Amino acid sequence: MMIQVREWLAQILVWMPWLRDEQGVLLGLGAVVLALLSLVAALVLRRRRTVRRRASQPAALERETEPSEPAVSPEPPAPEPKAESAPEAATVAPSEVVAPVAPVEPARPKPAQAPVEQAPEPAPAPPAPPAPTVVEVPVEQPAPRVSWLGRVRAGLSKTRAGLADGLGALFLGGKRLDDALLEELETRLLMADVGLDATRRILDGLTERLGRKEPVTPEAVMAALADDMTALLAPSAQPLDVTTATKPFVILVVGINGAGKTTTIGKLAHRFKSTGHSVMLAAGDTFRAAAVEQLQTWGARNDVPVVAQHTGADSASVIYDAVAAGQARGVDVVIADTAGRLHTQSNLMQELAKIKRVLAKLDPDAPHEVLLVVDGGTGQNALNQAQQFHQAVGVTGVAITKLDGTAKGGMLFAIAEKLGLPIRFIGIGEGIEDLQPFAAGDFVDALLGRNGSDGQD
Ligand SMILES: Nc1nc2c(ncn2[C@@H]2O[C@H](COP(=O)(O)OP(=O)(O)OP(=O)(O)O)[C@@H](O)[C@H]2O)c(=O)[nH]1
Repeated sequence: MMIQVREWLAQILVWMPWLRDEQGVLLGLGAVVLALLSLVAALVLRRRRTVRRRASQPAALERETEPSEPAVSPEPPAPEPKAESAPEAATVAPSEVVAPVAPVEPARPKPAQAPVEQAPEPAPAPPAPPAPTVVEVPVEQPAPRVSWLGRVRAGLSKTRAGLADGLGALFLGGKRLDDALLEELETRLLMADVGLDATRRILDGLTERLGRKEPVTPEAVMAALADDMTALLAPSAQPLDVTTATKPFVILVVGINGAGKTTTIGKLAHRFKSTGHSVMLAAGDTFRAAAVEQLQTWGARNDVPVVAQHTGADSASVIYDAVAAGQARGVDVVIADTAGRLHTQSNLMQELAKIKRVLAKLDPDAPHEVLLVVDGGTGQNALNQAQQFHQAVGVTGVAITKLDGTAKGGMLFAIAEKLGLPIRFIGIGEGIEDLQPFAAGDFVDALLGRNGSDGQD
């Protein structure tokens, strides 16, 4: 160690030879002291300048210091709301579809509980969609009932268009029920095939109620018209009651070709089944080749048995077999189809009389209903048919079909006025549910477009 120190000193003396005498040493020390003093002075001056600058610019300094703080604390309040709303959503989502709304509001009240870990909770939002609208099935339920009335109204729209559209406007401005207005009304009623006699009855009733001297309002005219029309139809609105002491209740369905017999039977089967009755069908139209298949199709649609034989078989025999089978099985209602025929074909009308005779052997009261099906589009002709069929086989009820496709729906008034036969059903379409028990008030309201009867609910 000593040797090393000696070597360093020797080395220094080699680099600085002037240190070998006393004067040189003093000079060297003086230089070192001078250098140190200058260094100290420089530091003091620098310090003073710094202090002066700070004193003159405090605001700037503050601004300079601020930004450093946020960088340290990563602002916890921001994540808080998310952390809170997330758990809420998680509880709502499983039960309700409405989840998207819930998370937003509760975010405010409680602040600091949940830490940032909760943030990755976007997961609860997706579970909401799966449950969605399936629950809305029940909403469909009321719709058919409501739209059924709408369909009746819509079905009568063609007749209503000619009969009642714009009728109220004729009486605007306090007019009296004068000849011109009565004539206009008469024309409309006749065009709708209400028939001459029924039209007279309706107009007589109207003038009697309202008088011809006092001004009338459209509302009063429509109300009086509705009352008279309903009064004319009401006696014919007799619903078919299929309860009997001995089962089955037998319905013999008759009418001209293409009136809608087979279709009406299909709709009736549906209606009776849906009211809890057991039903059996008899394919008594053995004349038309496709008639048996057509009835079997309706039987399959309604899931009811159909008794049938080959084309050309004896109609009375088929219907007899069906009623016998119905008795054996305790069926509630047997509905028998028959071939279409014109009321002028007396031999075919005799066939219907034979069917009645044969059935009486099984049940003296059978058939319990001879239901005449008439095509509403045939207007006043339907009246002739009804009269002829009634004379030949004793019709006990009428079903009027295809009212949806005609402007001659007024023929019901003629049938009611002339025959006084019960009108059991009206058909307003080809669908299985497009058959409605006849109700006088509803029918008239639908015809006149009253009580919202404009085809829309
Ligand atoms: N638009 C409409 N069509 C109907 C209605 N009822 C029946 N029809 C149609 O009228 C046509 C004839 O109906 P069918 O039931 O075959 O008549 P049918 O009296 O049995 O005929 P035949 O066996 O030939 O005597 C078919 O196209 C039915 O879909 C109804 O209320 N409205």
